[in-house]
Amino acid sequence: MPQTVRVGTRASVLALTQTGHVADALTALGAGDHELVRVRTDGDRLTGSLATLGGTGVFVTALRDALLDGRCDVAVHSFKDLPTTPAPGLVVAAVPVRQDPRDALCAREGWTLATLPEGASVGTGSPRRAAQLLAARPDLRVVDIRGNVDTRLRRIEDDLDAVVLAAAGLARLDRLDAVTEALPPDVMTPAPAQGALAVEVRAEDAVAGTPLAAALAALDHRPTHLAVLAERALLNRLEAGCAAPVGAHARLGDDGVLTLSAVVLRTDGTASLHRSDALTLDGSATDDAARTALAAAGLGTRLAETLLADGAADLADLAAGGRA
Ligand SMILES: NCc1[nH]cc(CCC(=O)O)c1CC(=O)O
Repeated sequence: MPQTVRVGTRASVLALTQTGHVADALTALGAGDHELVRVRTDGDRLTGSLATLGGTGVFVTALRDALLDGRCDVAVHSFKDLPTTPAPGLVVAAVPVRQDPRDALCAREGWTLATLPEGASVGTGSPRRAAQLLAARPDLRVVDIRGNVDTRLRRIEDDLDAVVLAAAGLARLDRLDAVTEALPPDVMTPAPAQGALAVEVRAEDAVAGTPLAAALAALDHRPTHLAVLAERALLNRLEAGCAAPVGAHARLGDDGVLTLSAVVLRTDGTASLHRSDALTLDGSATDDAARTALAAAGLGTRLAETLLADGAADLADLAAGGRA
């Protein structure tokens, strides 16, 4: 009889929803029964601006501690909230299929980025989104907001003309009705790993031979995992903090070509560097998971080095927000 798998989650509706999906999938894939264990994080308790919370790890540290203490066996994170520095003793054992990595404009009156009235107010707490909004529409008034998805959407009824949120979060909360435009990645490059989940376990629990390890391996979606590895290797090589105005979007095509596009912006949107690169993952590389993963990460590292050579660090405060 396999033991009940204890799956740790933050208490927010978004976290409960996405963790519930992953837990159900693990059970369906033969991991055994599961129970959800609620873990409170500093990110849920504190209400200051994200930039003042001190590092990228606010939503993550408490869940990782619960894994390491043995209070839970599996933790589900929004991958983009995970620090690029790995936690000793833990591994990301599965990256489920990513649905939509894009950012979504949610505006009054059905407005799109092109049709928002002159000087319209748009809420976002993300310097990456703010810079790209201003690059496309310098007339907009970007307003710093935070809070959960519902709180942010309510601002459209209260005092703002629009907000920008990740489409994936809206989809998981069944709030795609609020979207007036899914922003194309070449206009609004998503955050590295946006829309993807990271399923983290203690390293020994990812080793093949148990029902949980087998279920995690089956849940892992290779094309998503490789794309996210490339996006995050770029972020890591840039030594970027959580508030750095950096976007990255990778995709593995059916032809085995992994393409990565990235942008670094001046915070006010008046200057930006767009670069992209690609890599064919074929032959021996695709047969060997570890080699393929290294190749994908290498693509991200190389593109980051191109961006740095072309002046990314002069354009943006890459360390903004701090690293965990
Ligand atoms: N920044 C917070 C955050 N972290 C993960 C998501 C949901 C989308 C995802 O999984 O990338 C969100 C909300 C948002 O950015 O709109």
